Amino acid sequence: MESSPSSPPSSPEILNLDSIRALKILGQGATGTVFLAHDVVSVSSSSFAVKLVHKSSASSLRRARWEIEVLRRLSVQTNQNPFLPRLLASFESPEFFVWAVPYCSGGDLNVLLRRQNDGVFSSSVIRFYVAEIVCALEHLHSMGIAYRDLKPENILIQQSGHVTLTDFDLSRSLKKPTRPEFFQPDPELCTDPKKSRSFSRWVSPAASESKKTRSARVNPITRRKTSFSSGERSNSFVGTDEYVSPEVIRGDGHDFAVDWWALGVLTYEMMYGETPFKGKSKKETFRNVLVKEPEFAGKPNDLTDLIRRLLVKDSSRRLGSRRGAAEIKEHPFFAGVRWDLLTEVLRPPFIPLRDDGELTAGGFDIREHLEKLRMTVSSAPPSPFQSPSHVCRNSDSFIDF
Ligand SMILES: Nc1ncnc2c1ncn2[C@@H]1O[C@H](COP(=O)(O)OP(=O)(O)OP(=O)(O)O)[C@@H](O)[C@H]1O
Repeated sequence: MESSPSSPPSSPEILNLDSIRALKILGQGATGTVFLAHDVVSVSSSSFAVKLVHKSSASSLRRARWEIEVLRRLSVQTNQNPFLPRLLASFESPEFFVWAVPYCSGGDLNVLLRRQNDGVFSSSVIRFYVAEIVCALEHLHSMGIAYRDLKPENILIQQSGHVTLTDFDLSRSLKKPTRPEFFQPDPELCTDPKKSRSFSRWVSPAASESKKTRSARVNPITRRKTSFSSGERSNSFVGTDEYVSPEVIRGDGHDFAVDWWALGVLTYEMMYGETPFKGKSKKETFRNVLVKEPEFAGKPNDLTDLIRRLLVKDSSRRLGSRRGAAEIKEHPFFAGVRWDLLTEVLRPPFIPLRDDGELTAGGFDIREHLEKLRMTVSSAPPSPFQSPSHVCRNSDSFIDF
């Protein structure tokens, strides 16, 4: 079930827990546990990843439902993308959401980065990964979804060496960009002075008004704020401290440009091995995000220029804020990249050595694991989030998340 551009499309099925055995735990996030699993009935099937989320709180219920919904949309044959996962199957019990996605045997980009000698990637490796991530974000944005949790831990490496974004529970549906300037060439990257002059006409003052989001490096946090009138900007506060954008911290609303900010932080981290605004405390990190300019060691070059343009604090002036991914693709750092042939032409810099997906012997019963979890939860003191009425209220407001 390895995700690859050539994988045959399949519509999501009901996950049959009776025929599944979990081989190991792949990861544990704030809301769920991810297992490597295989189907013991289907001899032809290889391994896949199964995510299990307990419906212990209204927020985990809402987020799991939304993640499954995003995966479902990404599974529609005409909507599949080589750098985004698809839903293989799902199952819902009164206590759990369980769903299966293709297994990525190469681990995540954070682990890969830390494994490098200097903890950094070369420019060509950065170009490879950033190009694929830009395509994934472009696809999500074209579906009207802001990802809002870009960080190395959420970028998985497929067996083929290509990337897959994971973890969509903090993503949000926003209105698709409709501003005319989204379809114009970027005058700042253009040498024609006439075109550069005409640029000022396209920047609407309204575009500089922001609203907001955030997260913690390992445990993303969400804080729902007051309502927002249109889907074009979101007021929720989600993300990861070091990756959170200034407009999210300010709480004055955010749009798709939060993902381009996070791309700037990610690219910086791949280049220098650390994020640009990290402080000794959350408060200091946020202050740095708001006021500090990123520091670039060494001579300026196309890569530092790309990062600098992505890390513009005013979201309306940030690269990608006017014409989306097209602006980023046109940057000189990507000169010569064949965007339409990424999976065919560019050779991945790292190919996972061994495909754990081939290991299909043994394993443990996922139902037994669920039962153990259920017992643990039911023996725990009652949670204030577990009342049915609370769950109901929050599911009603799910669309507003
Ligand atoms: N398809 C997959 N293939 C391999 N490993 C995976 C896959 N999906 C998730 N993982 C592993 O499980 C970890 C947790 O997954 P995920 O981020 O989806 O869970 P989460 O509970 O939503 O996490 P978070 O706290 O970041 O929201 C990932 O960091 C990764 O290591």
